[in-house]
Amino acid sequence: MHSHSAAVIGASGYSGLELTRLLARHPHARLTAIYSDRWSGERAGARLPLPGPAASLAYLPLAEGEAADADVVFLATPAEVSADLVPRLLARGAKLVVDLSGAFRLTDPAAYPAWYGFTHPAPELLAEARYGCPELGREALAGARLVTNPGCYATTIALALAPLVRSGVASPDGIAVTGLSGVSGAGRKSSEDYSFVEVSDDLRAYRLGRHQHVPEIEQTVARHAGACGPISFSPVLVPIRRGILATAVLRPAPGATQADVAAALERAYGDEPFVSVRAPDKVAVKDVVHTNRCHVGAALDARAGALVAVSAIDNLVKGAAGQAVQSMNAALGWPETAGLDLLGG
Ligand SMILES: NC(=O)C1=CN([C@@H]2O[C@H](COP(=O)(O)OP(=O)(O)OC[C@H]3O[C@@H](n4cnc5c(N)ncnc54)[C@H](OP(=O)(O)O)[C@@H]3O)[C@@H](O)[C@H]2O)C=CC1
Ligand SMILES: CC(=O)N[C@@H](CCC(=O)OP(=O)(O)O)C(=O)O
Repeated sequence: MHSHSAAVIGASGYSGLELTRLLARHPHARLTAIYSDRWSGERAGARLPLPGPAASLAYLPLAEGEAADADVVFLATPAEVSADLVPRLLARGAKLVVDLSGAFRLTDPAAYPAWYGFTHPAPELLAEARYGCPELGREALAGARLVTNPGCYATTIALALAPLVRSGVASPDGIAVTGLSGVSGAGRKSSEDYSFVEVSDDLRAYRLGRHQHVPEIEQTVARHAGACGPISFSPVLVPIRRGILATAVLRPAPGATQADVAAALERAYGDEPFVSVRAPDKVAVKDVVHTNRCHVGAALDARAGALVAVSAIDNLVKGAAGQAVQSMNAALGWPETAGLDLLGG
């Protein structure tokens, strides 16, 4: 297993910081370049506690070379920026590009104006991009040149829904989901709406029915389970720093039992290093935060004729940087846990 050089673009963002932390300690990847305009010239060690060689790396302005000579390039940048950079990095011969934004997640280019607000500049790459959720399709990742890392809500929700629909214990139609997210999910936004005074001691729903992860969740569940009807999704901002907890309400199949539900989840995740099945009232953000883990559980509510699934992740680890490293490992043939097993959980 020889070592590959790795670069992070968008290294000053919340996901970029997590990537820097993880790659600096990765056993097979060597972090060789970190890009940030706002921290240009500063040493990484002055921002983060890092081991020797990574601590002395200086942040580079994005204009300087765009990580052209790194084997693996991670993009933790806004979607429009990634959509523009990815084709250039691939054309320059990067061995693997892992994009953490939504720029390459949807296979249909026509969906971009409606859900992301821009016309896709590289629609030909959407078919090539491999969706980086190993638990829902690691085969597709081996040898990938472009990995599109899933959204944080999409990871949390698709990991709960996919095995329940695929096994037939729940219908692919009539699914409704509420997702509660910590504020780091919004990135380093300077907008007043995310200031301490605005978010603390408050709970608020946003982008009801028009969140950009809706088509991604539908596409992922349909790809894995064979079908998925329109999902109603209600995101809610909660005043914690990191973590997502989602509750999904599904229609159970006639005659489905709690044992069938438990068996569907166990079959899907019994051998997974990062996904664990729990009783739904034992799924909690505090057990997954700062880890690459997802905890998932589901219970039949026979009185209401509903199947309720609960799942939780850390939005910056399994929802972003950790999953990106896991997918790099899968793409390059390294053990999926490499560089992630130092995290607790
Ligand atoms: N936060 C989360 O929980 C998750 C985020 N994502 C996605 O990952 C990507 C990074 O997210 P996050 O870490 O939250 O982002 P942040 O807002 O915290 O940081 C954005 C980063 O992108 C860089 N950047 C480069 N070009 C631009 C530009 N034109 N405008 C703004 N920033 C630019 C910034 O660097 P600098 O200004 O220093 O050059 C900064 O490092 C996004 O696409 C996001 O949607 C995905 C899953 C979860
Ligand atoms: C709390 C909060 O604002 N969360 C973000 C999380 C999604 C995200 O990071 O967006 P991408 O699809 O670009 O990855 C949001 O709802 O947009």
